[in-house]
Amino acid sequence: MSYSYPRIGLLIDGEWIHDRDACLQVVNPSNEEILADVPKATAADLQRALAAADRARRIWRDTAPEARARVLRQASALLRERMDAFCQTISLELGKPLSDARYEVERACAIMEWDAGEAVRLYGRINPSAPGMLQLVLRQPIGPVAAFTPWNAPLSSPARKLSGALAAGCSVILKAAEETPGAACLYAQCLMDAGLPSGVLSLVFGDPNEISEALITSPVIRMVTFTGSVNVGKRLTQLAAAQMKPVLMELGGHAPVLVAEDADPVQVARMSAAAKVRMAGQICVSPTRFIVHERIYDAFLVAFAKAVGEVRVGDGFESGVQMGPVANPRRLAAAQALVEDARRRGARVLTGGHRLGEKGYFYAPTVIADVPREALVMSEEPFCPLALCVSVASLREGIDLANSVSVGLAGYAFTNSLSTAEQIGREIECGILSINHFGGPAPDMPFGGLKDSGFGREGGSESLESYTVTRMVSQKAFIA
Ligand SMILES: NC(=O)C1=CN([C@@H]2O[C@H](COP(=O)(O)OP(=O)(O)OC[C@H]3O[C@@H](n4cnc5c(N)ncnc54)[C@H](O)[C@@H]3O)[C@@H](O)[C@H]2O)C=CC1
Ligand SMILES: O=Cc1ccc(S(=O)(=O)O)cc1
Repeated sequence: MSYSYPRIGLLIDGEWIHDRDACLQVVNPSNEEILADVPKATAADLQRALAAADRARRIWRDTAPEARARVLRQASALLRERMDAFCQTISLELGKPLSDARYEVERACAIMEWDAGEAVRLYGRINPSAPGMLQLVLRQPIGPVAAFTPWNAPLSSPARKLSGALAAGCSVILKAAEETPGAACLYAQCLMDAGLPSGVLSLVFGDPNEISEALITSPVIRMVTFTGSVNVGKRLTQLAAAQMKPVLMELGGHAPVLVAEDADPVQVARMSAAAKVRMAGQICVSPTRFIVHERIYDAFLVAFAKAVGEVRVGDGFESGVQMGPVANPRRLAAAQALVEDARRRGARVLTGGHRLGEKGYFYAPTVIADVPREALVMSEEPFCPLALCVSVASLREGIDLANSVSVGLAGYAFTNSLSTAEQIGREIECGILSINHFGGPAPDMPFGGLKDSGFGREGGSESLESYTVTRMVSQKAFIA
């Protein structure tokens, strides 16, 4: 069966542009077939996108919040109507199993519907004052936003950033990932079809460094939002700081999974296998360091290696496939190098540890036991299906190990003890902690990290905060 992949274009001021040199070819990671050329925005294209965002800024700011919410709800309805096209596009460009792609589309819809609700709840306040004086605190759109999204969430990450910014009343220029541009193009079209005025949204692709430099240094842009690696996040933050512009940074993680001595090792191992192979480990909240109490460590390892070894890997379009390929040859090479380094330092590879097949970027889901603290993979985000297991003699040792990395995004813990759960909740340094499950934050909960994982939150009642400024207006009833 053949699936269609959308034509990739730049959307600037309401017009799709295709006739540009290619900056990249999109490759299907399951079979290495070329799907499309990605047009490269020129410097003039970026200036047009900036001019459009500047002009549309006032139009969208002055659109009633309920009307903005209607556009987001209508776009969400269109996503559901076009579900098959989205799922096929995401599976083609990223290799995700179709069921996971469907989950991503539903998540994007839920995020937009949540933000639509938040648009009409952007409350300010009236401060108490003497008669004849009105003191208002207003929350207003910050202005045009430059948004940068990664390849591992081709739809939900653009949806996250666009719906937050648009709900708050900001115009946006989105640079989505060149590696997975199809879902972003389909999504932009849904927003246009839902009635978003021309110029409020532009979508560009090209050289990431050139685009970020041009957008962030332009006086038109008032705020920068990025999801991606810590290194790039730090570079963009420095660029924005030099222009005195605020940023929202959702960066990498290295999530610990604390398994306390009172937890059932077999049950936790089975849940861990399913969570580890989600998106082939290429997600910032992926569970990575399994820190297990020594009394149940061996039982955990046996059950974990068995469950991970049984995972069905393959093309996301095949039924029953639980894990697709990694996204590109860089991730394959990174997986191999991290496994070799851990092996050299004395770790034991219990299952996986090698590439699968020669066509497509498939890597076997891998469990590594007794990983020394100094192995590279204990501090570098693997972003591939590697699970690292370590035994600890006490909860204290486990918490200290969990907190020993420079990032703090997601964390997980399993225990039947209330006091252990309470201590972990208080002491683990991460923005997102799930106890006795592997679920992440739904749209009504704040998503974001501590330390090098960035700052700012997406979702929850915090969702529109980054995209607004707080202003005060005091107004006397008469001229004194
Ligand atoms: N937190 C997350 O969601 C993501 C984290 N990563 C982390 O980054 C590591 C390396 O990933 P790679 O794709 O090899 O490298 P990378 O860091 O070069 O690229 C990651 C993403 O950032 C974008 N990017 C790169 N330079 C940029 C710039 N100057 N301005 C704006 N966007 C820019 C790219 O287009 C790409 O989509 C991964 O191992 C993982 O640890 C990567 C993608 C997503
Ligand atoms: O990998 C990090 C990541 C992926 C997706 C999202 S969301 O869908 O925008 O919530 C956030 C972070």
